Amino acid sequence: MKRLFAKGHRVRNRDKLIPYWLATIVALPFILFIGGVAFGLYLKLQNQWMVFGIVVFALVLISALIVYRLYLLLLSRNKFYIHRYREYLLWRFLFQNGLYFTKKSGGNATNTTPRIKFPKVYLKQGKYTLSASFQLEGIKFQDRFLSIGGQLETMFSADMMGSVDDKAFITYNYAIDSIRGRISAKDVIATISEGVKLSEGVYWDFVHDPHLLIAGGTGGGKTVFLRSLLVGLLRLGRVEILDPKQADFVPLNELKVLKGRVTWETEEMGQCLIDLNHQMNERYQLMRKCSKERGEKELGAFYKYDLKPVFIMTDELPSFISALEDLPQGSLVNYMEVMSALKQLTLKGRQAGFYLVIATQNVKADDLPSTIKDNMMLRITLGRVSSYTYATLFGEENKDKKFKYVEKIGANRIFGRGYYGIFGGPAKEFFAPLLPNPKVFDFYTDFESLPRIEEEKIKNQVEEKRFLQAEVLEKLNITRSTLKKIESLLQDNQFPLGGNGYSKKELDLLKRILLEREETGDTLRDAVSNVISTLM
Ligand SMILES: Nc1ncnc2c1ncn2[C@@H]1O[C@H](COP(=O)(O)OP(=O)(O)OP(=O)(O)O)[C@@H](O)[C@H]1O
Repeated sequence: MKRLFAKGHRVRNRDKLIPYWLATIVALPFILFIGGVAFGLYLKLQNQWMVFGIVVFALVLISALIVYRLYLLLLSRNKFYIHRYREYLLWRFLFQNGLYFTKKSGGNATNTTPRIKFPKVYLKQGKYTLSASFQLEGIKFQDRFLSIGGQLETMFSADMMGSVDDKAFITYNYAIDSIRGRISAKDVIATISEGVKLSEGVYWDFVHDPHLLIAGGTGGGKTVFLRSLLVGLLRLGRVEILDPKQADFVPLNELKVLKGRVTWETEEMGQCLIDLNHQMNERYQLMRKCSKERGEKELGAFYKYDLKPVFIMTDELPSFISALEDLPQGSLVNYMEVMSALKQLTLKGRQAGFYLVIATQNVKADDLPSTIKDNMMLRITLGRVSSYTYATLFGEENKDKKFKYVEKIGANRIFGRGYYGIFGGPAKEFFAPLLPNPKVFDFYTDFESLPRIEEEKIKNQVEEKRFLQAEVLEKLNITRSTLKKIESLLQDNQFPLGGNGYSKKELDLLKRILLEREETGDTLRDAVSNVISTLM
């Protein structure tokens, strides 16, 4: 039985009657009521036709108004009515576009009206999805059916998710009623296995689709969305926030869970990215070491090693990048090294569990380097954005899609509406988690109670690389006897080197001593004591 209806409702010519019988269902109780009242009045008001007529007319008028309002309400709210009305829409679409066959009625010579017969077209409707299947098999409408998907998308106000061509039929799949799947910001949860829940059935599966790019016009709801993400992210991993606007996120630095993890000065933000890149590389070292110890061939992802994900959230990234370009010479960080760290995090972050969440206003041509843009797998727009932004975020795949800005639904202003799509996939309508009533929930209070997720102490766990003596001699371009002399001078100054090779720190110390000697022209002994004195 299930197989029989696998494709859903078949469109037939009798579907033209759907609006009539839907309206009749609504009107029926009123018709019966008016009939009953009229009959009662008729018995009571014998021969007073005038009064009888006025009362019945008034009743009919009021009932008609109620029926009409009720009918519209059911069409927008009731599942049965909505589904049947869509079936009618599909019938009307096929009919008005001449996508049907006509057959002469046989027998009666006086009846010349041709009979209408529709090709095999089916409509299947689920809670959040809808699919329409069209017969191909060489029928005369085949070519039109192969390109009908976009028109149906507009007709159903749905988002096309793709089509399946199984030779006999082409089936277009759509996402519908995304607003019904909207969740409250307080219900945003994040897990490694599913990702961050953004709406019913919509997840940011960061392990498989790393990095999130959000674009939104002013007042589009970016800040509210970023804070909603924090509800889930702060419970799952470590979050670092860069706030170049120095506005919405700065106060969060006071919270235990984010203390020292919110930066807003350009140099600090740059240093934060450089440090994070460093931490990511250290994490890779740790993972490699553990994997080797376990005798595994595949490195696998961070969660195999009980490591927590790290989310790097940046509001208004382009404004941070342009501030970096303007940094004066001699600043703590420079543009090149910060951008290189950012690119590394984007390219290598997935496996180590470092994920970027980048928010920006409209995307402009040279706003974001393409290495970064092309590796942000989930893209979301919120509110009103330019057509260039849609094209950049959702690409060729969605070039025929009619993106629209919706300001109101009914009488209600809509906030946080936009589109989401995995890079290279179809874009779908999206409703960001709804801001809860501040009397019931506020972000700051929620975050206040959260425990802090500490950085793993990688430094102690990873075996530090040690350089062999030959490597040191080559790197510093000195003789063995000079090296021995420096070592013994260091020993005299209570600064013995570790033995068993040389650490990176020790190598740097040796470099500084040689540099000091070169710059001051002092003896090696003086150079050693000068450098040591700066370390005390
Ligand atoms: N998801 C939402 N649910 C309910 N209201 C929202 C939502 N998103 C935004 N709003 C409303 O819209 C207002 C503006 O949102 P928000 O501050 O997030 O915009 P924005 O994109 O960050 O703007 P800007 O770029 O100018 O800072 C909020 O104060 C809130 O009233």
